[in-house]
Amino acid sequence: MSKKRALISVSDKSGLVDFAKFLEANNYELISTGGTFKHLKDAGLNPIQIEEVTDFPEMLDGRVKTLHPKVHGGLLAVRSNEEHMNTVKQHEIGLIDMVVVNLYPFFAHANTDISLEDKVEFIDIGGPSMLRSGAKNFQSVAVITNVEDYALVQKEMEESGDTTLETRKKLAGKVFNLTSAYDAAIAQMLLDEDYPQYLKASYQKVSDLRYGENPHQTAAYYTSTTENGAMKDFEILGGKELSFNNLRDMDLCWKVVNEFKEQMACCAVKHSTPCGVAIGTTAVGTYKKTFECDPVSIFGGIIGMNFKVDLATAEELSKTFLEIVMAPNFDDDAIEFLKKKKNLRIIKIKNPVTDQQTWVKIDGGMLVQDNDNQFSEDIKTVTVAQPTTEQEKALLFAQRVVKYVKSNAIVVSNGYQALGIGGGQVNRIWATEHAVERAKAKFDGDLVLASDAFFPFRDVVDFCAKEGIKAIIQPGGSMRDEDSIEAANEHGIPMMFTNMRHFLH
Ligand SMILES: NC(=O)c1ncn([C@@H]2O[C@H](COP(=O)(O)O)[C@@H](O)[C@H]2O)c1NC=O
Repeated sequence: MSKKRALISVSDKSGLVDFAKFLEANNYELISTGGTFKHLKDAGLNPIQIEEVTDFPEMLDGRVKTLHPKVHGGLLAVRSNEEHMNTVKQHEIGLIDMVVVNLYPFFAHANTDISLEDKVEFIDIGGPSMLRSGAKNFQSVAVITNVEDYALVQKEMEESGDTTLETRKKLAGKVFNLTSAYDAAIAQMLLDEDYPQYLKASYQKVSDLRYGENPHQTAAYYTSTTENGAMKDFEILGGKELSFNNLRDMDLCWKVVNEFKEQMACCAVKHSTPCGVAIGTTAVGTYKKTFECDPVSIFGGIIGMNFKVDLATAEELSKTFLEIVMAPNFDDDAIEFLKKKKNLRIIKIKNPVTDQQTWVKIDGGMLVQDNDNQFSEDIKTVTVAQPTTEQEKALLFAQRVVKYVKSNAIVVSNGYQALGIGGGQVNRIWATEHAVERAKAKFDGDLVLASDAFFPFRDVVDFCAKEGIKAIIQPGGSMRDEDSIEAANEHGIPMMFTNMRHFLH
């Protein structure tokens, strides 16, 4: 029986020797490139060098090793096509039945500090070319690009003597799945366009999730192959696995505290909505202020902090049932204490970066936009009454918080503590009523109010006056701005305009 041929050229050499031994024992001749050849030879195998096949040396610092008709002809020739078979015979091209290739580790180097020149050297050309040639010809060629698939192929060959067409097709699909992500990552590096002709999407699966938003929905978690980000690079210090909803809530929670980079900030999230936000001067004090906003809703929620969690804060956190506590750091005794709560996920954020874009999947399409990572620098008082310095600080805090509440969104605060958060309402007055009612239920001092978008009518201002709200901030821009300003002047309430809307849908 004439031997089959497998071309092996891998960067990640783990698990290879056993698989290569299996192939050799099963009537395969192994062809391999420089480093792979040496690796196999050292392990006692008998590969032949690629040069023997191409009759050309590996050249140009390894840029050209396998890019040769003797390789690609052997991979691409259609076995059932007489003309193809005559052609390969005429040119003394031997058929290749299997390709085992994994690529130069471009993903791992794309977002490092090395020079562009060095990154370019991690772009694999010969590997993807062989993979694509073999994959196109999956009718006859098996293409293995993932170390984890060695076992699958071996098992199938043991059971039925060869790989099945179905498996070869699946493996070919995996090739194009990989090369498209690989190329997208390269495009990310080279093409400095925010909205290029094709989306530069390169994401790798981290894990399947138990389910999606609901138990009847399937789900998986992917992270960028190249970019860093808070929701990619975190460490689970304790607790059970994360769910789809957990990850989404964590993302929002981290974005909120990251809004206040210069201060100690804490945020409580429930169902993708903040239900408490505060900035403060001590860890435990900041958490307590956050908790006070809504001690009911935070039950089973998430707490995120942009500061180190100490034991006193951990003790306070443990007084309520939480799903997740996340922070950039924890004191050792705080971790030990929190770990006593078996199911509590303790998340250490390692990379506080947030993305530059938001992608929203719609049926048959994707909407891509710049993140709402700005804050107005054009804020002015539009009423006769001027806010006090303290009121102005409170208004700006509330305005930063309201960015993260679903529209229509209203945040009522007392200084640097949100006390009433009204969001996700289909009109502004309901959001206002809700936020004011929540805040007044627990606090009878001076309150200020922020809105994510303009007031279409004067009703919000009139309501604020009735409820004793002391100052208002909103973007302005309504056709009826004058009505709201007139109302604020009538009631003597200072009102500021930011000229920047913060819808969040
Ligand atoms: N230039 C080529 O013709 C070429 N052929 C295979 N490679 C890659 O070289 C690597 C293996 O190299 P080595 O066997 O020398 O360790 C693999 O990741 C493979 O994808 C190539 N390298 C880059 O393009």
